[in-house]
Amino acid sequence: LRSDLPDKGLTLVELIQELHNAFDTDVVDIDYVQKLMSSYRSNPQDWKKYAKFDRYRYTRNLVDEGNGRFNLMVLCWGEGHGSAIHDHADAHCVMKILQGELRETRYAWPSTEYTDSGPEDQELREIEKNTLCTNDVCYINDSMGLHRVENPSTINPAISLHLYSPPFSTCSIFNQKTGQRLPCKVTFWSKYGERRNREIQENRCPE
Ligand SMILES: O=C(O)CCSS
Ligand SMILES: [Fe+2]
Repeated sequence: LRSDLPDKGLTLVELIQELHNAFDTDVVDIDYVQKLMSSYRSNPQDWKKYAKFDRYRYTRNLVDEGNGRFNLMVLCWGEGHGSAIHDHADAHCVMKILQGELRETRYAWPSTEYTDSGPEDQELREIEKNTLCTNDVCYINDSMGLHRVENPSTINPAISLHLYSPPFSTCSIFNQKTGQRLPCKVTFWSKYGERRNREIQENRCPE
């Protein structure tokens, strides 16, 4: 970390500024980005304006577009909400828990590429399960495998901060039983803390 960072820790606004600085180079040091995300201590005063929940599925709320170099977003997971098994579209993914806990299950890529189910179906192999607690940071990219992220709690919501670089609007989701891969357009429930009516009809990915 830069030696002159305030030792009282960063606010979210300061974290975003430091992330912009870290990405203002030809090649990003993703280890340093993870250190920055770890150095931020979650403070609801910083992010509550982005924390919008949907009753039926987790929401993606854009915080910053990182000069086109990264997307930073707050994800809000109601009780029992979870993502599909997905890849990260050849991007870096750094995820930090802001509130509650999330469970991450990592899978190996299907050994063969199927886009439609058929006799070659093959169940995805689970690699590991991780429980992430408030302020924990985890990193994944496609070379490490696929994962599903879910809020295991039946009584507590969970909130996480995600950085993707490069930004992407489509990733792949996978059927756990068959290994079948489908494209999935990812959308935002809100942007910069605002939600406009036209976005309410936004189409969603299949679970
Ligand atoms: O961006 C998404 O919707 C997947 C959250 S787990 S990295
Ligand atoms: Fe992910």
